[in-house]
Order: sequence, then C-alpha cells, then structure tokens
Amino acid sequence: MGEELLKIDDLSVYYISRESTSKAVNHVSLTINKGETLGLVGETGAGKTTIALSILRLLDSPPGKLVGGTIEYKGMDIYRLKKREMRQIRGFEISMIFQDPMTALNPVDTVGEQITEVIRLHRQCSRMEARKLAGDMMETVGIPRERYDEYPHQFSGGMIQRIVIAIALACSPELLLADEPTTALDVTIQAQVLDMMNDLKKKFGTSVLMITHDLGIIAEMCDRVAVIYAGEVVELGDLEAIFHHTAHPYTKGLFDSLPNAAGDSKRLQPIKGLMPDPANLPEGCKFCERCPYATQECESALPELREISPGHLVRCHHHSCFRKGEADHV
Ligand SMILES: Nc1ncnc2c1ncn2[C@@H]1O[C@H](COP(=O)(O)OP(=O)(O)OP(=O)(O)O)[C@@H](O)[C@H]1O
Ligand code: NI
Repeated sequence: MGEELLKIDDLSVYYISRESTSKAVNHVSLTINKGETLGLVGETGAGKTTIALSILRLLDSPPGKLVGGTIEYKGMDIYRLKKREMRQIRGFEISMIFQDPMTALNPVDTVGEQITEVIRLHRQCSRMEARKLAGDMMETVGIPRERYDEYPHQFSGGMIQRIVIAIALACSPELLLADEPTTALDVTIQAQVLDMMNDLKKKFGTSVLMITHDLGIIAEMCDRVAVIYAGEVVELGDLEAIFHHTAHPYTKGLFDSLPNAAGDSKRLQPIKGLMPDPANLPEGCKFCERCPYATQECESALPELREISPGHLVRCHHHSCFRKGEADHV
C-alpha cells in the first residue's frame, strides 16, 4: 500500500430543492494513494461526478449540499480550509478534466497562449521560456508547435482534449480528477488520448481519479476500481478482484452487458430495469429490484460493505452465491 493522498470518509451529498431531496451520494468511503489510479464506474446518475465535484468543493450549492462525512487531502480536511487555501489546492494540487474539452479553453485566445499562461502561473519562468515550454508540450501530445497561434475551433475535439489533458498534467498536480475525459471522442482518438494519459501519469507520478461508465477504460487505466450504484459503493477492489472475482451482482451485470472479446453478441445482456430515483431510494439494497439473486432480506435490510478478501469489499447479502461460476465473462 502506498502513501494515502486523498481520503473520503463516509461522504453523503444531497441535492435539496423545495420539492424533493435527491440523495446523490450516500456514505461513500474511498482512498487514493500516491501514484495510483482509482476508477469510479457506474451508470448515469450514480453520483460519480458529484463525488469529484465534492473533492474540489465545486458542488453547485444550493441545491448541492455535503450532508455528512469528510474529505481529507494530505491529512487536511478540505472543507475546513480557507477560500484562499482552497484556491491554491484547486490550481496547483488537484486539477479536473471535464467530459467536454471545449469548455476548458477560452475560444478567443490562441491555444499556445493559453498553455503559456498556465505554465506561467505554475512556474517561475520568463515569458520566452514559457512559450518554448508550451511548444514542447504541444509536441509531446502530438501537435506541431507551428500551430501555437491557432484558436481552439481550428483543432479537432481529440486534439483539444489532448491539449487540455497535457495542460492539466503539466501543472504537475498531485491528483487529477478525470471525468469521462474521452467520452466525447471517437474510438481511435479515445485510445490515443488514453495512451497519452498513461504515459504522462507515469512520467509525473500523478494520482488519478478516473470516472467512466466504460469497463474497458477501467481495465486499461486503473489500479483499483470502485463500482458505484445509486450513490453507494457496491464493490471495491483491485483489477484482479473486480474482473476475475466479481462479487456484486451489479458488477456482474455490467460485465454481462459488454460484448466479450470473442464478439459473441448473443451473450450481451443489458441489466433490466432502471436505477432507483435518488429522490426516492428503497430502504434495503438499492439494486434489489433489478437483481436476479434478491431475497426478502435484500428488500428489508441494506447490506453493509464487507471485506471478503484483503482489499476487496462488497455490499451484498448474497455475494457468495455466484462466485462459484466466477470469471465466466472473461
Ligand atoms: N445540480 C444538480 N441539481 C440537482 N440534482 C443534481 C444536480 N447534479 C446532479 N444531480 C443529481 O444527482 C444524481 C447524481 O448525478 P451525477 O452527475 O453525480 O451522476 P454521474 O454518475 O456523474 O452520472 P453521469 O454518468 O450521467 O455523468 C443524479 O440523480 C442527478 O440528477
Ligand atoms: Ni458524471
């Protein structure tokens, strides 16, 4: 186990309006170690982005509200920091990449100038040096430095996302929150961007929180994975545990809904039903209604998140039921 960089403990976040209370994140505990990539996987509305925004204190508030738990970065309680200290952390220690790269850049400034500005904010160096570094960085991500004076709209989405990722990593943050960074890109570009992220991550030793609904991306990028369902962690473990010793029916459902390597699409079984409305969560197991293994107990009692082998945690009354047939999705 490496050194702990971020520690989320018992985090609960609600979106509160006059009409309803949406329980977006419920009692989530997670840690990210130095140099580690933790994946957050789950379907739309599971609470992944809310967790990332909470880390940066960027929740839309109101209606968003942290109603319980703590987030510690390097042992400091993020929610007890002064505004000024928080700005320092946001700019220099933790950065975030959003799904739509275009929103990260200013449309009326050249791409080169924007990279230069960021470099100058983070390093003591002259304008000339910063310009040169910006050109170097563009080349690192496969964009000729001759394009320094072009504007964002002159680049493709894939190029822009590469630039945004390069900027984010070149500030050498300790922690990068990557929220579906390649979803907006087509498949081949996606692979290029992920490769680049892996290279840069290794080079700078950056820890990453990788948010995605794509288990393929998880397999390629992550050391450990947290599977999120209706705002709860339902399974947590390293890649080996999650992929080869799958213990939660929802995780299994995610695998079954993927085309397998052999392209045998007959096995494709999307999980039936919908995630419960976070404004109206069931009392017991949140996955109960969609779960083929559910019993009376699941309806009435919320299972605890239990460690079933070192570092492998699962929230299910019946986790042992289908582990006999494990790894059949590989
Ligand atoms: N600003 C907001 N106001 C009210 N409800 C919100 C707000 N932002 C998110 N929610 C609700 O909180 C829940 C969790 O949303 P969140 O965006 O964190 O999920 P997600 O896992 O990131 O989903 P996606 O994969 O679609 O990005 C959802 O029910 C969503 O509708
Ligand atoms: Ni999201």
